[in-house]
Amino acid sequence: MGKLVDGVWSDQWYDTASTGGRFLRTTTAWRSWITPDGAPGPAGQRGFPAESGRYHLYVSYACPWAHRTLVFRALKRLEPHIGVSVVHPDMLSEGWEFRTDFPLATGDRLYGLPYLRDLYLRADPRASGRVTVPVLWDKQTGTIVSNESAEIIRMFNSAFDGLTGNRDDYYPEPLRSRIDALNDRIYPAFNNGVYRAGFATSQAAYDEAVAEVFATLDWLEPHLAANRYLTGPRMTEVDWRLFTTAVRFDPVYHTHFKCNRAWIREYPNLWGWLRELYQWPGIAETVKFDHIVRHYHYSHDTINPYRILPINPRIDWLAPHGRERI
Ligand SMILES: N[C@@H](CCC(=O)N[C@@H](CS)C(=O)NCC(=O)O)C(=O)O
Repeated sequence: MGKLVDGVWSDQWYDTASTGGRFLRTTTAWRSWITPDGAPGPAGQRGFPAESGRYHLYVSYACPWAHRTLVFRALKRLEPHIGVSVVHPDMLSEGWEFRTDFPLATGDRLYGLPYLRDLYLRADPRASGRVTVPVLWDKQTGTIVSNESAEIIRMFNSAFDGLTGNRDDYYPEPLRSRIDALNDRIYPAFNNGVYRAGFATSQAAYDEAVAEVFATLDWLEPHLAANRYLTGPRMTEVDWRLFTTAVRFDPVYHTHFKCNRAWIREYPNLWGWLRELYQWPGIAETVKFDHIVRHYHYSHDTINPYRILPINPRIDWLAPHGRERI
């Protein structure tokens, strides 16, 4: 794994030495927006118009952030309008690669490039920073619209409604402040918390992160006993943002990232909520456990240097969830 420095690839792992063993996620560089008519984004960002067939999504099936964008592409029926390329699950010294020697790894469907970094360099030959998925690409101007999943799902939620006729709203006006508050709580402690636990290189950093992971689950369990979804009776964006981390928890984070005080399956309400989302129409097709298990165990030399894939628990994702009773 590495990053670009002024257009040149440099193979380096995350620096935790300067932060007492703590993993700090860097902020995302490409932040334009797709809007119905190309008007600027909500904070004045450069706007791109919603058009069928113009944009392409680069994802890894392993990555929880990229997974959010696949979920919203499915929920909002954007499949006929936005194509997808899937990287190989192994992220090694060259970063994400477009190798196709793994089931459902598609290669770069647009340009046949070997590495994801080459796409970043196509957008900016002097690009600097981490080369991450997801990437939302504009074929017309040959550039990256956004590589920030939290913002890509907001665009998908509404920008293409005029084209698809799908007006389902996962960020409805009356619930926005509640959704924002839940995201602000769940993202650092849980979505990023599992990474902070897994990538910690000091006991103190790990202890701090893993405590926040389980404090979040301990708070969510009674909350989901009283509420079918996180904000109440209506499923919203915050459910889906929690989902992509929760679905990886028992198969990977529990063991590989040492988040092993409990399994999600030991929390009856959370586990029922998770199965309901997994069973939601179109969603199971976005979850590829072979990519997930392979990526984490192959790509993190510092955690699993021999690249041994564990046997993994048997999980019945299709068991009835029983959430209708709430
Ligand atoms: N802020 C980004 C984070 C994306 C991200 O960190 N993706 C990981 C994969 S799970 C990645 O590509 N990492 C490569 C790297 O850090 O070099 C988002 O949510 O879209």
